[in-house]
Amino acid sequence: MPDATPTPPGPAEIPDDASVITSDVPGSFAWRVMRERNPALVRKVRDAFPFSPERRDRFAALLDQLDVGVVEPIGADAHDHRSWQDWGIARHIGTSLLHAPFLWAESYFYRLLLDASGYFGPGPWRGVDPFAPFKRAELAGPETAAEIRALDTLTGLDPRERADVLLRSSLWGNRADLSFQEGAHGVDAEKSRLVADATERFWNLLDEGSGGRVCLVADNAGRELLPDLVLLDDLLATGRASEVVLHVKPHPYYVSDATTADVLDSLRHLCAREGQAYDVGTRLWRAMEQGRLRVRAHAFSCAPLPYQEMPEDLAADFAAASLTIMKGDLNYRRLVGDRYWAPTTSFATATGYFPGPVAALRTLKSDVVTGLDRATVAALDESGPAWRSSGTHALVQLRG
Ligand SMILES: O=P(O)(O)OC[C@H]1O[C@](O)(CO)[C@@H](O)[C@@H]1O
Repeated sequence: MPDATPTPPGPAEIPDDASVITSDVPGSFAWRVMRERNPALVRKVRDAFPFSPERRDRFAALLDQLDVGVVEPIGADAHDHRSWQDWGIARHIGTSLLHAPFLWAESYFYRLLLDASGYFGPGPWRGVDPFAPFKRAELAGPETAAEIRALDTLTGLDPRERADVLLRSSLWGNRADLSFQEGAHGVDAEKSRLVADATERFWNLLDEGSGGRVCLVADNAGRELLPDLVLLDDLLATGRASEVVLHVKPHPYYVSDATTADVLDSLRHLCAREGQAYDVGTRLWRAMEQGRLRVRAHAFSCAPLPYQEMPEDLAADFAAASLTIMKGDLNYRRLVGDRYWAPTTSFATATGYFPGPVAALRTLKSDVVTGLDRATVAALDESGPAWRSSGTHALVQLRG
């Protein structure tokens, strides 16, 4: 019998011509997400609620669709029919999900999953976040509690040291297993895992442009959003920003992506604690009331497209900011384009279209990366392909 286990492509097999990533290479990262991870997620959501027999039939139908893997139209009466037309569904209908761009296919999958759960429907499940049990468990978990307590240990640090810790907490919060607890020492300890580090230029840019608007395009709720909020509070408190805009998803997405409801849960969570957490929470609550912290949930935040194709109103929002901070892996893929870039491709070139200064804070969880120097890539490749997608490495990049 031939071995049925596909071999993931090694570094030498990853094409160098910046082709768009699709999921049709057996064993590749994208293939595993579409063929293994996503069906498992459907079952996990199905089993997390006492769904009715009719709903369970919808999940079974979704599992069948994923197995066959063909893109089907989104009904003409669906609230987002028009959006998906604009986002190019016509090009993919009737073809294999695996042949569509990975970025497009994953987003389409989440849309189908939400629909199967009843999130968009007229029935009783309308608006019920199918990922809420997982998000709640994380927010109430002991690691989150420990991180929040660790905030109180930062009061003795000088302002720049504190700012660095908050930046790193927001960065590693994307991996959701390292955060404030690393304290000032952690900043040094994890330097080796940073494959690109524009921290110095990040602070210089904000110091020079003091008092402007900073946009933060959020990624995950819970243990990532909490340090994001603390960072935004610090930007406001230090005058590095006079106004901050937090972009979240208009509906649940990619399991733990933050929505407005998650922002409110996090704020309430902070306000219900003591010490620094309470101070941060109440300051941000007031900042929201005063319009110095604004939350936006633009439809394009859940679009299956790169930011290069963003609509004008969103581009205008980013253009008005002294800095836009893109959090996480998915936003990185959308920022530079979900392609097999040579890792030495310039980050500035890949983001040249972006309408203003932009920073990426991201742990590496997929095949996409730009802006690395040759020596770094050679050293990383020595260790095998896992550095690209295992979340053990991170980057801070900036195009000023
Ligand atoms: O939460 P993040 O950092 O955006 O990571 C999400 C990542 O997870 C995946 O959906 C699956 O691993 C990637 O495709 C995606 O980039």
